[in-house]
Amino acid sequence: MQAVSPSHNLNASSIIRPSKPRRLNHLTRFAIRCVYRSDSVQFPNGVGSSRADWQSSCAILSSKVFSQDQGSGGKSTPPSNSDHIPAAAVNGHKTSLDLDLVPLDKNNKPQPPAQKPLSITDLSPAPMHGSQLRVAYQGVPGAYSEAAAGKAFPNCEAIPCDQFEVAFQAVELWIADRAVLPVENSLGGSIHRNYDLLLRHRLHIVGEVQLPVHHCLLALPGVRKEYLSRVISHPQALSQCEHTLTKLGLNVTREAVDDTAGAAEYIAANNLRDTAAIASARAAELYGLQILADGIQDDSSNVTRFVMLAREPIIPRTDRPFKTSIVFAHDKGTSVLFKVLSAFAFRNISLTKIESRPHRNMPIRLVDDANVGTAKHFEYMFYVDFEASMAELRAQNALAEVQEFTSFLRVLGSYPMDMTPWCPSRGDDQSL
Ligand SMILES: O=C(O)C(=O)C[C@]1(C(=O)O)C=C[C@@H](O)C=C1
Repeated sequence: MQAVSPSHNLNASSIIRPSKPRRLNHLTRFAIRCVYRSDSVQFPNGVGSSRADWQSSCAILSSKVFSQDQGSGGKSTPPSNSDHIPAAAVNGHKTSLDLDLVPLDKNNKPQPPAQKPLSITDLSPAPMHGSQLRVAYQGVPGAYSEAAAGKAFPNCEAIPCDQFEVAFQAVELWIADRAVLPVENSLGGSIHRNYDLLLRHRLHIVGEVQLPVHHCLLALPGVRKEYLSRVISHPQALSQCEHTLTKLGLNVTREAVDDTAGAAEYIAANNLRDTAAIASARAAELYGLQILADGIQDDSSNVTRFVMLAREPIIPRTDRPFKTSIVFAHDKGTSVLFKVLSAFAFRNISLTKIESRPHRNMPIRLVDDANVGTAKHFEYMFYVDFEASMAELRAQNALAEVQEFTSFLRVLGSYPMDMTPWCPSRGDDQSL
């Protein structure tokens, strides 16, 4: 992976040594906001093998989601005038409005990019605009997500974003070609925000990458552990090092910040001698910090799973192990979950992950029983990953059956599994 070029450095006064690309942020977000709508279509009996078949199948499975959109309540909300910012360079890229990447309607409002005509190059793994794939990630250079982007797409141009949601929007609005975002960690568990965003946005999972995460305790040169009164980092990193921090005997408060490398950057920028960051060795190098303790994650096999997101799905295949991710909801009582899972079990399809999130549009179901009163059941969105390709008949049949039990079903993606050999030591990824 290549660093973002110095011409992207919009913060020349920064005392941070490396070129510091400006992150995509919320202001930018307003300018690039858009909402998609897909029309209602029927579920097919099977999924064909051509790209067109597969794309239309994805659209079909996705079609019910809009009315259930967790974020917008199913309503399209065009950006108001106050949402617009003047055309500006964002992280070295002009905003979509300036570049006219998003077509404008007669009132000068951005049209959903779904209406933009696609060319064949848009659908291929190669970038449409030049040689380097632009990959959005959350954080600043030195973040684990940046390393994951480089692992997923070697030689890419990694584009830092200040929020997960901004990374989604960067891809939707053609500022980036792909996004790489964490979804779960072996110690800290699921990154729920990204599950919610997967549902709210219309990107497709086109791959996964697992990154061993090796944390260091970083401070300004000359600072000793005894001087510390505070440790700052991403909440996931704090939770992944919880026990080790206690064992180190530090008398510190723990504070959450946006990302691990951002914590290191903050300490350097503000010359904080009482504060340490949990971040990567690469962050120490980038921001001129020393490593006070190395490998402070509570388990040496600490690993984070990231998903690769794109505007278009990839064609599922059967010549290598594939995984498929779906999300569904049901409105017919708790036994439905059992039936859904059976659809996979009967076909010998292994589930690798199940996650539930509150059903924001319908959080509670009331069940009245004259004898005992009213029970209040929580309603959920269920996310399931299973080990099969959508090109396999058994997976297509399983989903056809699942659809019978569910009120909503969407395929988030069918993509190659990360089969790289497992190596928990830090030697696995020299960039950390
Ligand atoms: O803060 C970072 O460096 C990130 O890339 C984010 C993140 C996360 O969200 O889980 C990624 C990997 C690690 O698990 C810790 C933090």
